[in-house]
Amino acid sequence: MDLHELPLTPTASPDAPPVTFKLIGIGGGGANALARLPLPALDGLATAIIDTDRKAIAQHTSPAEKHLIAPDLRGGLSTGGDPELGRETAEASREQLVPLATGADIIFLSVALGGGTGGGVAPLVAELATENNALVIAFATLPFSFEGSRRMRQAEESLVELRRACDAVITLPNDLLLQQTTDTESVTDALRRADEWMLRGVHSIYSILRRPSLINLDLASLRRAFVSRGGKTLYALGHGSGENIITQTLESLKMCPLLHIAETARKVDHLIVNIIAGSAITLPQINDLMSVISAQYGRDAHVLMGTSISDDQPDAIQVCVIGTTDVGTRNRPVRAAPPPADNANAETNIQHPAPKGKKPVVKTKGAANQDQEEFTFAGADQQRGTFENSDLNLFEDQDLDRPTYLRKGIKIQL
Ligand SMILES: Nc1nc2c(ncn2[C@@H]2O[C@H](COP(=O)(O)OP(=O)(O)OP(=O)(O)O)[C@@H](O)[C@H]2O)c(=O)[nH]1
Repeated sequence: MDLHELPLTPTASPDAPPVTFKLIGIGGGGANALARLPLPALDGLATAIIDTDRKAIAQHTSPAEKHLIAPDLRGGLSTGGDPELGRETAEASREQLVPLATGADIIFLSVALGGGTGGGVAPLVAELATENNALVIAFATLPFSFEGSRRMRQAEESLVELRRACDAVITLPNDLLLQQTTDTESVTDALRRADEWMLRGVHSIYSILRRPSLINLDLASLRRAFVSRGGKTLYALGHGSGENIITQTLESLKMCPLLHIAETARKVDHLIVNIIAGSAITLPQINDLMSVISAQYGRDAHVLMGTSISDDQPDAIQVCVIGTTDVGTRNRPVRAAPPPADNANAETNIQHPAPKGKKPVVKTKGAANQDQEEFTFAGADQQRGTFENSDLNLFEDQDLDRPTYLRKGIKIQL
C-alpha cells in the first residue's frame, strides 16, 4: 500500500481540546505543495497561501485563503530568486503578515527554499507566529542539485534563518524525489511525494490532538517537546497492514528515505511517536512498535506517544516519528513555558541499554549541543541513518546498514 492511499478522516472528537491549526504555503513551491494537497475540510485547520507572484497565486484553485504581498513594492512579480529582495519584501509586508501568522495554536509552514520569496518571508512569518505563542513547525524543501550551487547556498542560508525562527524545521530535499521516481512517473506525481511527506506529518499531529485518542498527547506536552528547538529534526513515516502489520510498519519506517539525509537529526532528546491505527490494535502490538522505535530513535530521550483510532482502514497502522533536540540556536526571546499538562501520562523517560560493544551515552544539555553541531550539509555518505548507534554490519568491507545509494556513491549533492 502506498502512503497516499491511506485515508484522511475529518472527524474530530467533540471532547477534544479546541486546538487550532493553520497551514500556510509561502512562495511558489510552498504554495504549490499546499495547493496540491488532497486536504479534506478538517475542523480547526485553516489554510492560506502567501506569495509575491500575482500570476502564480491566481492559478491555484485550492480553497486556501490567498494573499498577495507587497504588490506595490514587487508589482505582483516574484523576487526572481533573490533572497535579499525576499527579506525586504517580508519586512515591507509585516503588517499584512501579522494577522496571517496569528490565530492558531499550531502553525505549519510549507516552503520551498532556494528562491527569494519563500526563504525571505517564511522566517518572518515564523517569528510573528511564535511571538503570538503559536508552535511553529516548518516543512522546507531543498533545491535539486541540478539547479546549481548558488540556489543550494541560498537555501542553506534561508534554512539557518528558518531554524532560528521555528520550533522545528523538517527538511525534504528535492534530490530524494529523483531517487524515488521512475522513468515513467510524471514530474507532478514525483513532486507529490514531497507533498505527501508533509501531509502525513500535518495529519498525524492534527489527529493526535483533535481525534479521539487511546493515549492522549496534548498540546502542552507537544509544546514541551518542540518549543525553542531550532536544531535538526528527526522525521520518519511508516505504515503497515495485514498479517505482519508490526513488522511491516517497522520495516517501512526503517526504509523511510527521510531518515537517510544529512539534515535529519540522529540524536534527539525528545521523541514524539504518533500512531494512527484501527480499533483492533492490541497493547502487545503497541508495545512491540514502541519498544523498537524508542530503542532505535530515542535512546535516552523523553518519549511522547499518542495513539488515535481510525477505523477507515481497520487493519492498517500509520506511524509518524518526530525527534527534536535542544541546541540553543534560537536567537529570539524564548516564550514562557506553559504549565505542565494534567494529562501528561504519555510522557516517559525511557533509558535504553547501550548497543552491544558500546558504552552507554549519558547526555547533558551541552553534550546535545555538540552532537547537533557534528552534522553538516556535507558528509551524508558517512552517515548510517537508523543504524547510527548499532554495530557495523560489514560484508566485504562494506557496511550493509548504509543505504545502497550511499554505499555505491550515488550521492545526493547537498
Ligand atoms: N518539491 C517542490 N519543490 C519546488 C516546487 N516549486 C519550486 N520548488 C523548489 O523551490 C525552489 C524555490 O522556488 P520557488 O518556491 O518558486 O521560489 P519562491 O520562494 O517563490 O521565490 P521567488 O520566486 O524567487 O520569489 C526551487 O528552486 C525549487 O527547488 C514544487 O512544486 N515542489
